[in-house]
Amino acid sequence: MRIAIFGAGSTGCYLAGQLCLSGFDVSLVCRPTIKQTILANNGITLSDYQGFLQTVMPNTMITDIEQAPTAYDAFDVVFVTLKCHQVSSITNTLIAITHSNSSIIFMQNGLGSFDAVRDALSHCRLLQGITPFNVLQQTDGRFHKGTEGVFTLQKNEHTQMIQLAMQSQNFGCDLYQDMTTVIYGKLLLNLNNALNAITDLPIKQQLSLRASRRQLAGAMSEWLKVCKAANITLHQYTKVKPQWLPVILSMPNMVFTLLAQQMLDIDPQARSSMWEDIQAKRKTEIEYINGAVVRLGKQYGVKTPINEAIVAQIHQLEQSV
Ligand SMILES: NC(=O)C1=CN([C@@H]2O[C@H](COP(=O)(O)OP(=O)(O)OC[C@H]3O[C@@H](n4cnc5c(N)ncnc54)[C@H](OP(=O)(O)O)[C@@H]3O)[C@@H](O)[C@H]2O)C=CC1
Ligand SMILES: CC(C)(CO)C(=O)C(=O)O
Repeated sequence: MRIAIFGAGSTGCYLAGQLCLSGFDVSLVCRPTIKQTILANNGITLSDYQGFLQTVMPNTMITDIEQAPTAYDAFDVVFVTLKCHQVSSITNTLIAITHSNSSIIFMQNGLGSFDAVRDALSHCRLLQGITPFNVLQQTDGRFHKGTEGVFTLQKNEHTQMIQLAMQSQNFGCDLYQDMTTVIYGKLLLNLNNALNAITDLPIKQQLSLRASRRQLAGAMSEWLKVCKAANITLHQYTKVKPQWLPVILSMPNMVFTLLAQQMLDIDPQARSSMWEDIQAKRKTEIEYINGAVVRLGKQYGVKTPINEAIVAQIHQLEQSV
């Protein structure tokens, strides 16, 4: 099974590392800077908050696929690990590098990027996936997993093979037939991405501030109301049910700290991917995350003033940095 990781950055390199260590033939489609970093460090180094540390070299690193996509043999599985707003620009290349039995697996947070390309790619099998944990790219070619969780993929024959191989290396991999609850449930957690970028603090430190937690609780309550109106159940990622998160986040610091320790294991350095985007002066995914809450709120008649304000604040930050 030939696998490509299209847009290998933070999550893509982490996924590539786990797939290589699980015995797959993996090609990275990446920027020249990522290729140079990996070569200079003799491979992709994976590390995590529990002390895992391993280095592996991918089979191939491709930096020119969009210039001559047909020069490459078709891939059986392509994981797309680009940011949401980058996905639609690669549809023609995806058609050129896949066959009718290929699976293309879209790993984006938020809502909207998959819907934008699904009709154009009906020649093969389209799946969705989620990275439930945080990955930060370090300067030494290391990709650090800062929170708990395992790659979560839509189920078909390809992902079943991937799950078996990943489990044999103790990486874990969850499969679901229907990804709606998984993706909508992840969006609830991603409502913190923007607030984390705004406060400019590690997630753990940010969540120790009650004012920031209250904002997050407000943003989450709006999404929970929208999902209730849309009749969508949310996947549970933490030890408590999604409906309880705003209540727990609103509690005084001492109570919250006690509960949080039992809810989610998190590295003191972990930051959101939107914080990384703002720091790197890149466009953010705000329109696909808090912006999606606002859009669906309008559709279902639910007011979303807190998410609207967060969207505006991030757009301001995007312009000012
Ligand atoms: N980082 C994290 O911790 C998590 C991220 N996610 C989600 O996963 C998705 C991917 O995020 P993340 O891994 O952080 O993204 P990154 O920006 O780290 O990775 C994407 C990479 O693809 C490159 N790229 C863009 N366009 C092309 C192209 N046409 N050809 C080749 N390479 C290209 C980007 O380069 P350039 O920078 O030049 O654009 C970048 O290096 C997002 O939806 C994100 O929200 C989910 C959970 C955790
Ligand atoms: C894992 C999590 C929620 C961490 O912030 C994330 O998805 C991101 O950073 O994009």
